[in-house]
Amino acid sequence: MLAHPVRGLTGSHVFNRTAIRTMATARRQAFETIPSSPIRVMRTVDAVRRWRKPQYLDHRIVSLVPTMGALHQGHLSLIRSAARESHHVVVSIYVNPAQFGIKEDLASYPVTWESDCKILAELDRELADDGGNLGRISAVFAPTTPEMYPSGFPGQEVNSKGSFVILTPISEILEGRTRPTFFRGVATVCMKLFNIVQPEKVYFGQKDVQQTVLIRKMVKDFMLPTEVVIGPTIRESDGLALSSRNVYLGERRRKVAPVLNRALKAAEERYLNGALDRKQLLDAANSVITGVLNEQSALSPEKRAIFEVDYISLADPSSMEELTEIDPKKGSILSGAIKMLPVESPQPGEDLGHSGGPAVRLIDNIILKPSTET
Ligand SMILES: Nc1ncnc2c1ncn2[C@@H]1O[C@H](COP(=O)(O)OP(=O)(O)OP(=O)(O)O)[C@@H](O)[C@H]1O
Ligand SMILES: CC(C)(CO)[C@@H](O)C(=O)[O-]
Ligand code: BAL
Repeated sequence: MLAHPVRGLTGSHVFNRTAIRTMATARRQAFETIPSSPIRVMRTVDAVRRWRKPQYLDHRIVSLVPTMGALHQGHLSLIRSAARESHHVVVSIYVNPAQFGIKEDLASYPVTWESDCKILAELDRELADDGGNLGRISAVFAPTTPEMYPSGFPGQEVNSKGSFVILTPISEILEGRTRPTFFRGVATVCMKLFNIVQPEKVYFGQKDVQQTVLIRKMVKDFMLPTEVVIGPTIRESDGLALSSRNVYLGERRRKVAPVLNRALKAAEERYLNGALDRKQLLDAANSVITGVLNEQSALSPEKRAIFEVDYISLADPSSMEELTEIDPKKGSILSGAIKMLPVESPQPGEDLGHSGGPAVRLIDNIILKPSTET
């Protein structure tokens, strides 16, 4: 819905109240909104700046929830938290090409603008009805790539030249080892989003735990005036972490996908029973993985779903560097990544998932909290 401002009225001699009211209404409506909602859609840096300025003057708390769209309950839980604690929630929807490697799934990444808008409009009504919120969803920022990269898009290659925000060594380990441009892309786009929206608070999900450590570090090291809030991982009933990429899985691989969460939970159980040693904890996780892989391998090609393990990690909570033993005063981050391979021998009519079911990278983690006795 795009309402245009009324032009030419100022030339009229009959400048009565109705005309003034019409002009005021037109000015108020001179922006795009999500249908059946008051949520503004802002597509340019300039539009955000114009909207943002009066919020400073009114001492309103503005928060930002950065997303790549294809919204699910994980995103909605972050938006709900933001609305409880701020007067205005801005949700950004932007599939940032710079964080995708050249061989990654940028071309097939789910883009679901219409349903995202419906989901946001519905959530906004829920937020309005709930007296416990400070604010609602005020705006969606949905820029284009030329808007976000005003000097031209630098490219997705590892050796691309351009203006980047790079944090090392955090960007080089774990996810960064397999996705060498990923955290450069994330830090760069988040710095841009923070500079555009100037949020008092930013909300990120624990599902992408290394991303949360990176963002906290960026905010600290570049003295950004924003508070980083991390929301819990929202899961399906069988433990699979919600992720926009789950749509790629299809039925056969979806059944096997909770293996990563089960493996991490087995290691967590050992920690909760007092184990601190890396080998003891990771053995528990690896034995779940080996068990499921053996089960799947024993099935015929038209029934099985095979995956590869990228890493299972036990890392320091602030640097994400690997630990040999957990310091119970600090705790640890237990995380993992697996690659679900495309199914073998697809069956006629089989649900293979979005885009024909390409390989899907799944990540998950559990925070091993410091023990309170020490
Ligand atoms: N299951 C979840 N629970 C809580 N937060 C989540 C969950 N999934 C994603 N988020 C958070 O939502 C924000 C936007 O993430 P994004 O749009 O990439 O969705 P995603 O589901 O992580 O997609 P992808 O499949 O690409 O990883 C990030 O801060 C991310 O950590
Ligand atoms: C933070 C983010 C929106 C940056 O593009 C993305 O990495 C994501 O969705 O987690
Ligand atoms: N949620 C992380 C975004 C990505 O994998 O590109």
